[in-house]
Amino acid sequence: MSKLVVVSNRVGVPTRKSGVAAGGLAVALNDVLAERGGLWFGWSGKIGAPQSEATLVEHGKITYALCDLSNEDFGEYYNGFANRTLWPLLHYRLDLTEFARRDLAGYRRVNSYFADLLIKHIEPDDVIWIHDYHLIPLAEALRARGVNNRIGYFQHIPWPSPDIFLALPNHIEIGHALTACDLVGFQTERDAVNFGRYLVEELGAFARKDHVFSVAGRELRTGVYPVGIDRIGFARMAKRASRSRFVAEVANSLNGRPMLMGVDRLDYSKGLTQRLDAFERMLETAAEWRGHVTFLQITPKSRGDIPEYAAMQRALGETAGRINGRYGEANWTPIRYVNRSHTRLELAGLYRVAKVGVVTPLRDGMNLVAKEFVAAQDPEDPGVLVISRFAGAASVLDGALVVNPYDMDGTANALSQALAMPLEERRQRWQSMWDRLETTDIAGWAPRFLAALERVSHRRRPLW
Ligand SMILES: O=P(O)(O)OC[C@H]1O[C@H](O[C@H]2O[C@H](CO)[C@@H](O)[C@H](O)[C@H]2O)[C@H](O)[C@@H](O)[C@@H]1O
Ligand SMILES: O=c1ccn([C@@H]2O[C@H](COP(=O)(O)OP(=O)(O)O)[C@@H](O)[C@H]2O)c(=O)[nH]1
Repeated sequence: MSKLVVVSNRVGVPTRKSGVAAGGLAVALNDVLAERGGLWFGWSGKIGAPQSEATLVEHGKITYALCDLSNEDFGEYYNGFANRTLWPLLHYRLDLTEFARRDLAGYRRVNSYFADLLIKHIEPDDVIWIHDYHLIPLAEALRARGVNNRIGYFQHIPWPSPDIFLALPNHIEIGHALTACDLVGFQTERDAVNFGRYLVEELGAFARKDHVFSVAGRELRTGVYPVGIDRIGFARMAKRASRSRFVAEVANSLNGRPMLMGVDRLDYSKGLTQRLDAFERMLETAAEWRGHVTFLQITPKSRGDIPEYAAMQRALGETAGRINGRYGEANWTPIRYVNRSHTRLELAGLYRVAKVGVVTPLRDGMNLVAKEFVAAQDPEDPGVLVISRFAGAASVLDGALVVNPYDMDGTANALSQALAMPLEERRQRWQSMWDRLETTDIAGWAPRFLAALERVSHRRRPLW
């Protein structure tokens, strides 16, 4: 019988203490695989000697197949080409994009290593679903080893316009590698259109119809599959969590002040310093909120070995300190800046206590926190979501206040408007977002992608 083989760099093996690791990809894939079962292959998260066999761990219906990375691989593949070249480039940050041939070689080496280990677990009818920018060359590496299974790839982060992508010195090598897939999925129509333009303009693909291309003698399909959450499950979790001691203590500590809340990995793509600057601007211009509002920013550390991330951590700490120093009083601190991760259960309860959810990335593939915030609200007295127009989730969450995170005054005004919004308007906006969440529920995400992959005609898939 055919099985689903999911491959991603980050694998969300649940731990007893904190559940699944912070990060939307692990959260989303765990929801998918917990339901239908299958093999989940990827990095163990550990540094160790290269393995000749993946380590297998069984958990519920999922078999995790994990492998360690050597120090060199971790440096060149994960910290290097994936997170210092592709991550900033694909998030439109040419100013932060570093390119080193050595990192590219490490990136290709790890993809070949994954292919060598993975191939031992693949049977002829299996469907292979590769996730994210760490593994762009993997389908090509599998084809080179004779794998003729259906292969899909999903890009969790944005795909920029060709103008940006062309800045990558070896863009053809990377872009072309995806043509070894049968289906390439994106979070938004904009990402899919950008990739389609690249195929046609740079790889000489022929667009046979919308989202169907002939390229390198094969058929390649693209599609839009926005990642969602289990809205009913999350809403239940939030209701339950709001009765927990932890959440009650946080709520009591607010002394009746409304809470604004942000939850983001510590990443420059999340627009965190700009967000705190906008909050400061609100305190400056809407003086009635001084002393009467609390901003909780939960920001677990992420990719801490990369210099840009360490710099970001310093900058954010300084910004929070400056604002607290400027506006804080003996009995009131404007910003509570927390640098460690929380379980999704804790977050769910906190979202429900918050009056305003603040999700203002400079660029984000989707952003599951925005969706979780909406699902966690009390329908009778819901909070307001303020979202960046540059988050994929903004295209779904139509009841949010949409801001340009580069516009400090505009964002400050939106925060103030959200805090003051009358109940009836809050209910209407929330209802509309809750309804929209259904259309992208996580339960439908994988079936939609996999059904499209299934429809790829065998006749049009010549042997690689
Ligand atoms: O694995 P890390 O380096 O610790 O980073 C965590 C994950 O960050 C990114 O998540 C993205 O996927 C989310 C779900 O589709 C999406 O909502 C979000 O906008 C993306 O940024 C990254 O894409 C993952 O590969 C990482 O595991
Ligand atoms: O301390 C934390 C912070 C975040 N998350 C989860 O990590 C995911 C973050 O996904 P998102 O798409 O918002 O951003 P990413 O980190 O993937 O870029 C969400 O499900 C959060 O609930 C978590 O479990 N604990």
